[in-house]
Amino acid sequence: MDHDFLADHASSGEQEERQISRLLNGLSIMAALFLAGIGTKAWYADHPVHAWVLWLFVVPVVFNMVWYAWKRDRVVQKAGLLITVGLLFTYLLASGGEGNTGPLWFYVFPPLLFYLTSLKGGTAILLFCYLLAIIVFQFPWLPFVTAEYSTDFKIRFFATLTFESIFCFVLEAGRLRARNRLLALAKTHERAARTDELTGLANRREMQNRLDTEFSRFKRAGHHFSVVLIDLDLFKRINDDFGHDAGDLVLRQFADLTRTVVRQSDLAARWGGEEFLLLLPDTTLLQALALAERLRAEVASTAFRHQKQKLPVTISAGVCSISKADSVNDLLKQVDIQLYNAKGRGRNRIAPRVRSQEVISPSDTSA
Ligand SMILES: Nc1nc2c(ncn2[C@@H]2O[C@H](COP(=O)(O)OP(=O)(O)OP(=O)(O)O)[C@@H](O)[C@H]2O)c(=O)[nH]1
Repeated sequence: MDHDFLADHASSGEQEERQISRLLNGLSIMAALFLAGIGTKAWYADHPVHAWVLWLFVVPVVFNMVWYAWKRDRVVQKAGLLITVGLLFTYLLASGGEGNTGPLWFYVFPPLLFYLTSLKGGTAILLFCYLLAIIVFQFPWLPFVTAEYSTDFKIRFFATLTFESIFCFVLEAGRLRARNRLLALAKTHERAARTDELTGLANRREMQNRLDTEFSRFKRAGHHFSVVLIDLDLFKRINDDFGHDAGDLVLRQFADLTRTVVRQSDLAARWGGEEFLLLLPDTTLLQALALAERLRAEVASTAFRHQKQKLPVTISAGVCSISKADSVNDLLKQVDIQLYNAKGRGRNRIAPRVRSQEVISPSDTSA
């Protein structure tokens, strides 16, 4: 069951990653157009160096998009865009862009960073950017630093950027918290929808799904499977004589015992009130009969107790292999007939009857 949840979880994570990639592609196209446009404007404003630098930045942006379209590597796509944008913003900060408006582009960075990386990673990269900004502001004589900013501008730049960064951090942390809570809630609901509340085994719906899946596998690839339908004998008497709580306790204890007998790949479900169904993939009729017999013997020799009173618990079971049926419905009908036979023969037994596993007729053993 958890495997299915993990698969769903993985697929929703995959969906989110695909969405991020689409967003990055959109942003890359916008960035390339902006760079080309603003570069052209700078060219006509007689800032040829600035224009050429902006046009040059179009190259890594487009290259990153083409690389992603070819390789589909999302990590490289994210890293490529972040590095390009980081370098571009550092250049804009150092050169001042047009009319010293370059640092304004820095405000794009915090939301993008937190969205594309983790909270920790985003904070680390942001701190590094702060360091770069401080270096550019404090050491205007460094090579490539051509812009000079007033002290008022620097103070306001850092103050507003810090506010923005904190808001982005808090919003992203809230988004992640809500997302994780939603996933946990989905997990709980999913489990509840597939599980029997009293015993913790799979419920009828889950079993029906698995039966259909196994039947398709059988039709497609010839993988045989068997089922065991189990009924607790004279269960009404336990309820009547010892109370409903005692009955519930027996159902739970029987479920626990079943879990110890079946394999990981098998599925045990509560089929109805005091009826249980086992689905045994890749199991012949003979093997299924052996398992049912082992479970019957285990139940018969286990002391079921309620408030120190010993409860008389035995089971009857019918067994059937898919090789004897045309459909899931037919299989369920046949296994029900076998259970009826086991009951009819005096309970605390398995049907079809076998004297010993070796003596099963050839038709019975062909799974
Ligand atoms: N305690 C408890 N009892 C349940 C639950 N679900 C079904 N039952 C009881 O299971 C009993 C089933 O009784 P019957 O169908 O007459 O069968 P039986 O007494 O087991 O007799 P045989 O099947 O012929 O051996 C009923 O008394 C139901 O009330 C449950 O969740 N808890």
